[in-house]
Amino acid sequence: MIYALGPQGSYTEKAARIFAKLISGKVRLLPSIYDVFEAVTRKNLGVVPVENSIEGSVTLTMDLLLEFPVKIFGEVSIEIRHCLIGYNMEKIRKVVSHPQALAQCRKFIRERGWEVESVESTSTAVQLVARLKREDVAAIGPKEAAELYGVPVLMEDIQDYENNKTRFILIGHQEIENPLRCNGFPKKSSIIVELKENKPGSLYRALGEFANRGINLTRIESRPSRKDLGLYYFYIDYEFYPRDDELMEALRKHASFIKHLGTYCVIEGDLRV
Ligand SMILES: O=C(O)C(=O)C[C@]1(C(=O)O)C=C[C@@H](O)C=C1
Repeated sequence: MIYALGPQGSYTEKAARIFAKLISGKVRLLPSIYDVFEAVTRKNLGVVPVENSIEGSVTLTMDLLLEFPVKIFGEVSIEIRHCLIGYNMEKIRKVVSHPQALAQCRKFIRERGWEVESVESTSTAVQLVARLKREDVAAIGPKEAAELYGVPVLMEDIQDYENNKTRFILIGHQEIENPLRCNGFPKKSSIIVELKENKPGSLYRALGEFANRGINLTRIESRPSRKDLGLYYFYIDYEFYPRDDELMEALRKHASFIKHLGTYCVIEGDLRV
């Protein structure tokens, strides 16, 4: 079973259906990213958003990747085209959506002086607007959700930048085998590192291990360690390197903690399902 952030009509559902097609799996939708991680610890698969091209990291996903015993099994990116979904353009006073979606339309909302309210997903927002049936409350979300819940689309493509994409990952319990075959798709790896020392050049020297081997980093992010201000976990994604064990051995000289999240394929191409 593949659990994903729902309810029906979410962008995450679209991503989950791409993975489901590749591994002949069934999709079940849950109300929050947290619920998906919990379902994955019961030896299931899950699909969650991880990064957006406008707004950056989905921080809850980043933090739960550290906390839960999970691995990344695959990745897919989807074009995000937000719609304004509601009943009356002139009467709107408040918009509801997932915080990532609200942030991706920040300028659009600000120019109109609307209030914002966060909910667990874009499709939850559309469901809420359908239930409330109030002219002063609209949702930001996918067209599919508007059609599904029978709420009119008032405007399309309202994101602040035209090119809006979100990366989603297929995750699984650490103890299960990755069901996804790469079949020519490019591969990459993800790790979380905590440095041994907080000294000039500590991060530089750790990153030197990648540079010396000619490994291309595709992303580096930091998240607070929650031990003290100024202490971080570094999340590093890099293109496939065949001698990964040797690389980890070298990194251990610089790191007090390393969590290897997996080597997995990046699904590309025609993403329609
Ligand atoms: O899947 C959804 O519909 C969500 O609400 C989540 C989410 C996200 O967290 O990034 C997914 C894609 C968009 O970037 C906006 C929101």
